[in-house]
Amino acid sequence: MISAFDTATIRQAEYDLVAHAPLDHVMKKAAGAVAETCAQLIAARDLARAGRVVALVGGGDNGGDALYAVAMLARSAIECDAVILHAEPHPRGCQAAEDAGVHLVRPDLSRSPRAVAQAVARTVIGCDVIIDGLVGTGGRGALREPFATVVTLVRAGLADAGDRLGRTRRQSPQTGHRPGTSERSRRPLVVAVDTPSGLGGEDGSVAGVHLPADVTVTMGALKPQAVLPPASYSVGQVRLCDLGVTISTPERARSLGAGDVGCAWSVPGPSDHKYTRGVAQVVAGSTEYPFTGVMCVEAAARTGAGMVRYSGPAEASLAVLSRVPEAVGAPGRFQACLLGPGLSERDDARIEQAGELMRTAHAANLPMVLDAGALRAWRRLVSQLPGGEIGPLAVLTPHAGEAAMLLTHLGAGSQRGGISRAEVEAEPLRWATRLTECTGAIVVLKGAATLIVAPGEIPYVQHQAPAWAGTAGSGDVLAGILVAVAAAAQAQSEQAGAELTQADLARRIAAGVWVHGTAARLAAGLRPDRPAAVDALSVQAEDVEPIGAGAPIIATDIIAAVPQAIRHALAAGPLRYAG
Ligand SMILES: NC(=O)C1=CN([C@@H]2O[C@H](COP(=O)(O)OP(=O)(O)OC[C@H]3O[C@@H](n4cnc5c(N)ncnc54)[C@H](O)[C@@H]3O)[C@@H](O)[C@H]2O)[C@@H](O)CC1
Ligand SMILES: Nc1ncnc2c1ncn2[C@@H]1O[C@H](COP(=O)(O)OP(=O)(O)O)[C@@H](O)[C@H]1O
Ligand SMILES: [K+]
Repeated sequence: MISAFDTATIRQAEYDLVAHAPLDHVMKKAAGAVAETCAQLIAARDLARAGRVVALVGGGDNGGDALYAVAMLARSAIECDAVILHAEPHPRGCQAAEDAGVHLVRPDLSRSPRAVAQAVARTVIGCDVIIDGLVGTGGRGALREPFATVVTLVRAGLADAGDRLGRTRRQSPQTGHRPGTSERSRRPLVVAVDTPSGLGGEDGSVAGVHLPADVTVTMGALKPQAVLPPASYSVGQVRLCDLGVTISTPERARSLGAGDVGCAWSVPGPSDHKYTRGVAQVVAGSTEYPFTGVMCVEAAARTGAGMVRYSGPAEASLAVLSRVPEAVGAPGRFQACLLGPGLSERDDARIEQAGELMRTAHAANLPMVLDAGALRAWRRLVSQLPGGEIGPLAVLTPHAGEAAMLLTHLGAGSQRGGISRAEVEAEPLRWATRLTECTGAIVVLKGAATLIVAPGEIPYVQHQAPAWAGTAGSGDVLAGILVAVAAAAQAQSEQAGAELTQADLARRIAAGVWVHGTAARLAAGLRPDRPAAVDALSVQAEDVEPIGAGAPIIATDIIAAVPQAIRHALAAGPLRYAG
């Protein structure tokens, strides 16, 4: 499990640590992790020269970390510049850098932000690594000048460098020259100290310009922006420098890893059979989208449901049964249901069928997954339930657009009207939490990073899926996986004679989201693990996954890889005991 904590909590813990340590001892440890990362990244470039690093230095301890880091790198014969962008940089860090032979660049800070930024841009040209030590956990609000302009110009330069390299490669196929690793990575890499400068929102929101990193070396513990979207989309690979701080307050967010999923997963034993493993009932497809059910049913079956029952349009039943002959068309007992994929509001017969199953599930307190069409038909479906309450074992799986629609419908926005998709994308945790509060349900807000939020629980955030997973039908596959997970959870509770709790269901749903993302990784040709954070001192440069790694996939590829993803989780999980 990876945990992220509020910045203020981490700062307090670090403060206590620093107060009992020799002067700058903790800072040097942090700087050591930054320097180690830079040295690794340069070594991986396979250069004929020693490599060059430029540190962007602000006025606080974040800049101090960067200065000590370049001092260490310069002592190992790497060429280093430090651009001092504050009138009062960390004095001992500056001295250490100067003593080690770092070239200190001091732009005239009384000049315009653009002039300062151009001085920075000139220094950065041709370097291998940029260390971002402008602002860390002491940052407040959006970046001020000249940092904002510096960051804007550096970003533009990095994007241009990437483009130029791409053009060079495209224009010279006749030479037969294949670019090696060093040429591919000619763009300078950005290593953020503690956090990319400009990212500081405790809920993952982003205010203003910031400098996205290839690697973030974070100190003590993960800050919210390391895991919460959209900020987490700019941190690159997160390396944690363990300073030895202990934090006892609850986390701001959690991410399950393979081992946690292995623990949460229901595995059949000798006394199990199809009914004790969980029967999933799927209502999917309509006259408009007849074949959606195929993907949901197959995904549920491959996830390990003991049985999958299917109801949908007559023309789809044949398609479902020819793809998954194991599916059962007859109605009967079930432990969890999935309502909504491919469901059209115009298909009254199907909505009626979904409503009936919803009432059955609700009366028996069974989990139900509501996706797509069931979210659009919220009013019609939920108004039929006693008290108009969906219940704690409901799992809503909207993408940002559907979440916006539902929030608007529930009147959760401000007085000026509805919520837009863009607003949800800008503050996904805020709006997923709001949706959970309005409905009492578990909300799975889908995106590159998917949030799993239940009322009063610490949110889960799972960011396994590569962007290739954003393909038509991928959400149907997820819905199928989740109904199988929910059915297994319910079946297991029934066996134990206990009630399935919302917290337990939320954790298992997060495990299902992990499986979906990991299956997408495997389908795209990536290795299964994309850990939310790694140990700064034990990871290798090759472990940095470049943006765009992998290959296109279709939703059915994800289904095919589900068993392999589960196998990976179980192998990382506990050795189970038969007693
Ligand atoms: N406090 C500690 O015990 C430790 C701190 N460490 C490092 O120190 C950092 C925190 O240091 P500080 O508390 O000095 O804070 P920072 O260095 O993060 O930020 C403070 C500086 O940034 C400026 N600033 C704040 N908001 C700004 C904005 N929006 N635009 C432009 N400038 C802005 C301030 O005027 C000040 O100069 C951590 O992120 C980490 O890198 C590490 O060395 C580990 C130990
Ligand atoms: N950029 C992305 N990176 C990773 N996963 C993504 C990305 N975009 C979408 N996804 C995932 O793909 C799935 C898409 O679901 P959805 O939008 O319901 O699509 P559909 O209705 O076509 O099935 C979700 O699980 C979502 O988390
Ligand atoms: K920084």
